[in-house]
Amino acid sequence: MSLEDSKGNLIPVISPNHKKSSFPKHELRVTGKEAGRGRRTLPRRDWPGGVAPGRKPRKATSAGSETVSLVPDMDLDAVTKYSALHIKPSGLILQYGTAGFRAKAEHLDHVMFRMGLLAVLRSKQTKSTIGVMVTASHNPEEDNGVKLVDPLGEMLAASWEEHATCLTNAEQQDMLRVLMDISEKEAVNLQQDAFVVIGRDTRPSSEKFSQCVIDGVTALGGQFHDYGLLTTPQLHYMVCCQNTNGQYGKATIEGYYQKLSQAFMELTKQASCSGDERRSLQVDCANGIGALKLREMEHYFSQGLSVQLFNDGTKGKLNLLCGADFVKSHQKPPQGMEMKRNERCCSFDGDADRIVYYYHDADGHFHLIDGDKIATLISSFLKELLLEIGENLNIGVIQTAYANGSSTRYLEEVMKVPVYCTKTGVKHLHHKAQEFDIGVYFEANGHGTATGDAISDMLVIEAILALKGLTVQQWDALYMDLPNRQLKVKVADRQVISTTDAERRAVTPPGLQEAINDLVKKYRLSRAFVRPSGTEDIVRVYAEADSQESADSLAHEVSLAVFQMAGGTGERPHKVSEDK
Ligand SMILES: CC(=O)N[C@H]1[C@@H](OP(=O)(O)O)O[C@H](CO)[C@@H](O)[C@@H]1O
Ligand SMILES: [Mg+2]
Repeated sequence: MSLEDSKGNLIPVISPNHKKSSFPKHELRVTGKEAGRGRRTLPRRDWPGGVAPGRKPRKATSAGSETVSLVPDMDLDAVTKYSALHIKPSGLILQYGTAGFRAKAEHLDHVMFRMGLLAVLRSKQTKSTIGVMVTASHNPEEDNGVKLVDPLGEMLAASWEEHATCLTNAEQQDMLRVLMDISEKEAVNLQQDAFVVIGRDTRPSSEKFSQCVIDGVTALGGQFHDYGLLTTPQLHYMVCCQNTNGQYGKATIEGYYQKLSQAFMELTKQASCSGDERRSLQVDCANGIGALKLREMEHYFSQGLSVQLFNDGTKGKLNLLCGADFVKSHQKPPQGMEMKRNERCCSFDGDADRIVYYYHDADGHFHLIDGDKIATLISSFLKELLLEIGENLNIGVIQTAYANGSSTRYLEEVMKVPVYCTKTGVKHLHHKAQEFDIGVYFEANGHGTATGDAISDMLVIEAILALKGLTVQQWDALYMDLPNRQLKVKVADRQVISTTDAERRAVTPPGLQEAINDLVKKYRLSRAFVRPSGTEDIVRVYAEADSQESADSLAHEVSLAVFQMAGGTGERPHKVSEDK
């Protein structure tokens, strides 16, 4: 369905009760096969009481009872009717965590619907466009998830994360009450228009789930635009563009490609003056959305960079034995990629908001260049630029506890850049980064920069390497990573572990931190910490030390301590084996 009028002007989708819009004129150009549906409603005969969803119940004109909703301008009948199509399995409890909701797809129908409802309330409250992204990032294909995007393309505000959790967990009969409570608590003006933009990844369940979100938006009378298939950062981009009257860029996929490619071409033009050849890069797309989008985009920047795509979704399964998460956690190349020695390669994750680089050296050894080294490359480059132009802006690098100790030392001691540590999760890094004139933030696993966009990160890295004339080996040689190991431990209730000091020390259960301290003392250059995952039902263990063997055995010993002291379930943690 095209959303262009006959003159090629773009028109926002309007729900049946649309009167006047207080939104800026949106630049919605939907082209190509991927353009999503404009809007979907129940067939007219199914509308509650014959009233279009979102329309206020009419007062009866002749004899008969009046239909009056309990909350002015909230059409409870429509919400009830729609929610009956998206029943919550009783007793199911989910939490809006670091990455929104994530679970097996079969549990998520009602969650998607309710996030559509919540997005409308948030949109009314902020008088802005709100985004809803259907994705479970690097999780297995059978999972799915959803997250809301706030007006400037940022993660949802913390107080609304709580609302999301309450609304999702409300039993079917309580859902309306919880919805009204949120609306009252947040002083939402229900007469305000609402506009929601929706994107989804390539999972088999994602298309159906976008429909559930649309049902939620429609039930509360919101307007929406479904962008169809998008990377997560692209949806963040669209939201930001929509709310800044196009100042940030055009809220179209074309606008996104142009904005990023033009900046890249501009930068690399200067590099080619110094005689560099056209650069090339092998990209593992995790069999996900990144492949579709990079393929569409490559001709925009192909004069400066040629990309060869692997794991493009034509054969393999999403995130299976490939993608940024696999490469980072297994510290080995993805399957399905033909790596030539000394050639730059990178991997995206399933929704393309994460990137890691790597290469095989002349001896065939695998070298991983993770988010820490990406942050180092970008921040050193920016620092040099500032020196060159004599600008005195303050620059800071934000990391999490997972940052390799060598990277922190290098940044602080060699680059003299201040480094800060926050809790895991991009939103925490992002907030801290906002305290600086220039904040560079990356998680070790490759989430980072301003939007956490694998494509824009890839282009900025390629531009810097070209401008500085650096090979991947020279970049890698900035510092040597300390050997490290990450493990997972299953426990009955992971919340028995609480932490402090940006998750670097365990507060509960009692005695656990002391046990970790004793284990750490046995190794050189060592560090270890544990924390409950925000996205999986496990406890994560991290250890680093002067050799891989030491890091492995420290991680194993800490896992055993967690298992014993924090209620481990199933098998006791095994020693780390070669191919872990
Ligand atoms: C150690 C690790 O990689 N943790 C990941 C993971 O969070 P956990 O709370 O650790 O499950 O998923 C988050 C969302 O994608 C990401 O931001 C974070 O870096
Ligand atoms: Mg991701």
